[in-house]
Amino acid sequence: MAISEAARFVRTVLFVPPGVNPDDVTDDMILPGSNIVLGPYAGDAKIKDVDFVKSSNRPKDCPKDDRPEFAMLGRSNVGKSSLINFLVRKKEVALTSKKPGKTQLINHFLVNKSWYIVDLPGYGFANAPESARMDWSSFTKGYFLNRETLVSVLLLIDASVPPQKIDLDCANWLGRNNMSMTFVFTKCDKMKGGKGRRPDENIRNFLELIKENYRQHPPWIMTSSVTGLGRDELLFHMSQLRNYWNNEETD
Ligand SMILES: Nc1nc2c(ncn2[C@@H]2O[C@H](COP(=O)(O)OP(=O)(O)OP(=O)(O)O)[C@@H](O)[C@H]2O)c(=O)[nH]1
Ligand SMILES: [Mg+2]
Repeated sequence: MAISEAARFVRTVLFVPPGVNPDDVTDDMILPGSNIVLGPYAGDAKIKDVDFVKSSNRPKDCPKDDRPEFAMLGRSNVGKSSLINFLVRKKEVALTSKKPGKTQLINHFLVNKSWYIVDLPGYGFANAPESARMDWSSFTKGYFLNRETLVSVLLLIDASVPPQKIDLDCANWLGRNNMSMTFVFTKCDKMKGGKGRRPDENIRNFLELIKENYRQHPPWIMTSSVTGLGRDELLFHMSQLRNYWNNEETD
């Protein structure tokens, strides 16, 4: 039987989470501003409290317990630290700056005493101070490849600029290493960036460029830490990945 246009759309464009049969997906299950289908594992998405735990300068110094975690990865200045503050609704939980290279260590934040958000140093910013142009390859890659409690990497992509080679390289590296990842497009409020295109066009172009490397599109979502766009949706998405992960761990 020929696969219908709609079924092909569900299978190739949407992110269908564990617990959902692609044939059962309906429009109202798709989170706005994303390709993410909400499934039965979603829940407990509210953030009640957040505590800074520690900064580590080597992957092996990171907290050693079995709590699931999400890592924020992306170019310097893409808005990783801002996204953390936006998710937890506190201004200065993670320190942000107009100058790239602000975050230089692996910072663990404990949410609701049960899971971690991890702020990482940014990669590839030519104008960063010398000290910030660290060797991403050994430092951050070591963390990714050895962190068993990592549920998903949130790869942040600045939607106010056209696709950048370094982000595509990073997405492909994560893909090749079978890392679970979510593309989080940031700065979607910058509708009229001086140079270039609008966020939705930049996002479409980015997704088109990575498409051939994935059989199923990784989940992606639009956010703005200025307007609050995508906050609840991203938290729901993280909850379904986390709850599924917890479930697998205890089986
Ligand atoms: N317009 C707009 N600006 C943003 C948004 N998110 C972050 N910014 C700004 O971008 C700059 C960098 O933000 P950070 O959160 O410090 O970026 P980072 O990725 O943590 O940077 P490093 O720690 O240097 O790797 C700051 O000036 C933020 O105010 C957004 O959604 N919209
Ligand atoms: Mg930062």
